[in-house]
Amino acid sequence: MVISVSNASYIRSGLKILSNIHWSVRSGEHWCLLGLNGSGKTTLLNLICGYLWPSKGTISVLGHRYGTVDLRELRKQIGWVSSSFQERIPKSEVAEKVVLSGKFASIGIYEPFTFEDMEEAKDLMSFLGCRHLVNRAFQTLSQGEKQRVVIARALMAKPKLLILDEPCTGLDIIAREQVLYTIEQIASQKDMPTLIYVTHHIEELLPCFSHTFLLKEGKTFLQEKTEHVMDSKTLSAFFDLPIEVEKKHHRYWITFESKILSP
Ligand SMILES: Nc1ncnc2c1ncn2[C@@H]1O[C@H](COP(=O)(O)OP(=O)(O)OP(=O)(O)O)[C@@H](O)[C@H]1O
Repeated sequence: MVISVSNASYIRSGLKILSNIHWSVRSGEHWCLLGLNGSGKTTLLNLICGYLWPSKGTISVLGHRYGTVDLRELRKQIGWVSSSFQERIPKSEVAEKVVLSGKFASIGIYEPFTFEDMEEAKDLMSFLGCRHLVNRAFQTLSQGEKQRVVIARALMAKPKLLILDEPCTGLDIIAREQVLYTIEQIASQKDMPTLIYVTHHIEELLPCFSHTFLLKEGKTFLQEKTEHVMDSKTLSAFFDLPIEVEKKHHRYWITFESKILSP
């Protein structure tokens, strides 16, 4: 079992941010975690990575139950790609070093590295379509280029679980499709990590996401195989909107009348 969340709740300031969450992610599955703003996605990820402790319930990741394991060691096997991480990368750090630093789970490189490590970083950059950026200062890259570099960085650590936290935020449609293509490529390779992809956007659900977790107001709305989640009735109930879902080019697209949302 990659993730096992059992009856987990998280309460702060008297507010139940997560309520009685059960979630099992098995090896070979890739999940999309979908929820509106404030539904509790980040809180759940923080519980899974051991940065927050549940008020109730238990969490096991990669077969280790939290409370009985050295979290710093376990976290080396979990990659978490998020926009807040990007902001911590020093302005002048070149892209290749950003990727290489993933091996040491550090920001900057303070340990000796080998020629093979550098070759591995470059190979990962080729795989993610960003090899041409090796010598560019990270802060001069476009948002789409940055995303591909930080995903390469996460893979450098050879994680068993990779969390992609809204990786397409702020990307134009072309950059978004390039990042999504990259993610589909990762999922199709052998020996790649289990993916948890977090988003607000249905159209980002790639064919590789075998399962979808709909989180609504801190509660499980539905956890199912993606093909069983993506229908008009289910998503209309989830978003509280009359939504139509259409499958095109192996992806799901939603439409609704915008006047329904007029204030
Ligand atoms: N420490 C805290 N104290 C009080 N409320 C909190 C705390 N942490 C989170 N919340 C609240 O819990 C709810 C869920 O927050 P969370 O950031 O997990 O949602 P999210 O689904 O990740 O949202 P978004 O998509 O906007 O990033 C929000 O209403 C937030 O204000």
